[in-house]
Amino acid sequence: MITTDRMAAVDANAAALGVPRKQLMESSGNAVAREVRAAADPGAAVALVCGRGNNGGDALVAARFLKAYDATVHLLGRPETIRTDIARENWAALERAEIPTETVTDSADLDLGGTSDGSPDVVVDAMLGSGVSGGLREPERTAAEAINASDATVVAVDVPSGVDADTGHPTGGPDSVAVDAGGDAVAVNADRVVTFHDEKPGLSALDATVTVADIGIPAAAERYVGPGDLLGLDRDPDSHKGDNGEVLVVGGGPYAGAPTLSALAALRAGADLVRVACPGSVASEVQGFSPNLIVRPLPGDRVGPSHAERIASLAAGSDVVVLGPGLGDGDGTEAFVREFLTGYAGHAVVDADALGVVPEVDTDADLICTPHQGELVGMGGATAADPDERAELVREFAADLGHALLVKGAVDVVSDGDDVRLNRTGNPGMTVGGTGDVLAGTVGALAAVTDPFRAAAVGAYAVGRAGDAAADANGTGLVATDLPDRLPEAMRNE
Ligand SMILES: NC(=O)C1=CN([C@@H]2O[C@H](COP(=O)(O)OP(=O)(O)OC[C@H]3O[C@@H](n4cnc5c(N)ncnc54)[C@H](O)[C@@H]3O)[C@@H](O)[C@H]2O)[C@@H](O)CC1
Ligand SMILES: [K+]
Repeated sequence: MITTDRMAAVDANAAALGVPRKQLMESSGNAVAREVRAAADPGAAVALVCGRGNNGGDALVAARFLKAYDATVHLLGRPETIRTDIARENWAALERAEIPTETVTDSADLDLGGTSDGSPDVVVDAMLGSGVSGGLREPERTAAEAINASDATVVAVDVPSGVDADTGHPTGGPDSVAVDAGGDAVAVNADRVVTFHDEKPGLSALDATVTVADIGIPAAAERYVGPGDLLGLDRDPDSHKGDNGEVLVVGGGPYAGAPTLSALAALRAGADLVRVACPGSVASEVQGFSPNLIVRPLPGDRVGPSHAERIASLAAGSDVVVLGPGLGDGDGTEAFVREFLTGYAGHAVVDADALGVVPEVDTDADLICTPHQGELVGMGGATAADPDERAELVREFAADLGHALLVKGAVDVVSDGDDVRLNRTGNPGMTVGGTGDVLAGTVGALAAVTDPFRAAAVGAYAVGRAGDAAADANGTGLVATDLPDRLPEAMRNE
């Protein structure tokens, strides 16, 4: 089962793996033709009704695979307005190949052709797929009514046009129906749906036969975090200060650099405001690193249980707490972490010396734990040499803990106890001190704007990518301070 957003991510990841969308479209078109063959014998009249996006493009490809049929392509709109290069290229290929095409500029004129009673044997609905937004507009709306009125077997490409693949309901929902002077929501009523790569949540509710076609998307496009996973994290242009994340880093004492690295990474990963709660003994040192940081000094030279209340009140004003960088393993550290987490019900990234408390603490918080393999074992988890086996062990341990895990390694493993994703960006130069602090801060910033699993997966990917850029510049001489400034580039979805 795959949602529309996840499908877009996987599709972009496939392209990054060297399987571009045009290649996938060739497979999709082939699968559509196979579905037509299953629905009607050679010689049957087939009307392919195509929109101007890639859903239409799939049917433009299918037309080349239907030589044994009396097939006609109906393009809804002028060819110059086809919206994607790959669909346009497939349209041009049809024209040059002299495959019958018709352009329909007024859908009231749409003539599906076919037998004497006015219906073809098969209509392929390739008007709109996963790119639909809102209720059907013209010319697709009238065309959908014409398709529904015909006696033909209707084969929908990917999803019936006007149906939301995630819910099975008409797109746009009640609001779009209300603003639409035409009245009730319109969607194509399909007999068969040929959908791509995986089942879609909304299709099982339809009264249609659903076929899932393998279009050659590699399993790695789902398994490994890729540039597609960055899609949809863009900032709302109307957002205000604080809307894009307020992060509280709690750490420092024996160290001043670690909380600073986390905080700077959180800022570069997109957080609006980052506060650092650290012992007064290191507060001015932390502040001295950057005027972008808001430092909240705590009395003394170590964070301890006496600070739990103050930190809880700072945490209440933040979206995410990053707990652990540079806290050290002094006597009071564990007691503080235990006390804080017991009373906390928000989101937190837990790293370094704070990790040991997680398995035994009773908390309502949603945690993302970022251990390396040694720390994972220290927490009671297990590891293995075989990556698949390791992934399964991490998933099971995350399920036991009830928290998300990001287990660092040459290949990082991320799980929320349900899904598992692997990350293979990064390089051996990143074993240098401080990169884990950068990762914790990055994940913290992301956890303010997306779910814990995705925050961990994207954070691992982005920090690894920043590390790869730093290694290009500095080789194995890279240092952790090379990473934060490279995060914005690493988080571009290309
Ligand atoms: N992995 C993938 O994502 C793949 C996708 N493919 C096909 O590509 C499709 C998605 O293509 P696109 O993203 O180009 O999107 P669509 O072809 O679904 O829609 C494209 C355009 O329709 C217009 N539109 C949106 N809502 C509308 C409405 N309510 N009324 C009228 N017009 C509307 C918009 O201008 C939009 O750009 C999939 O459904 C599938 O058929 C396949 O070719 C191969 C792989
Ligand atoms: K469709």
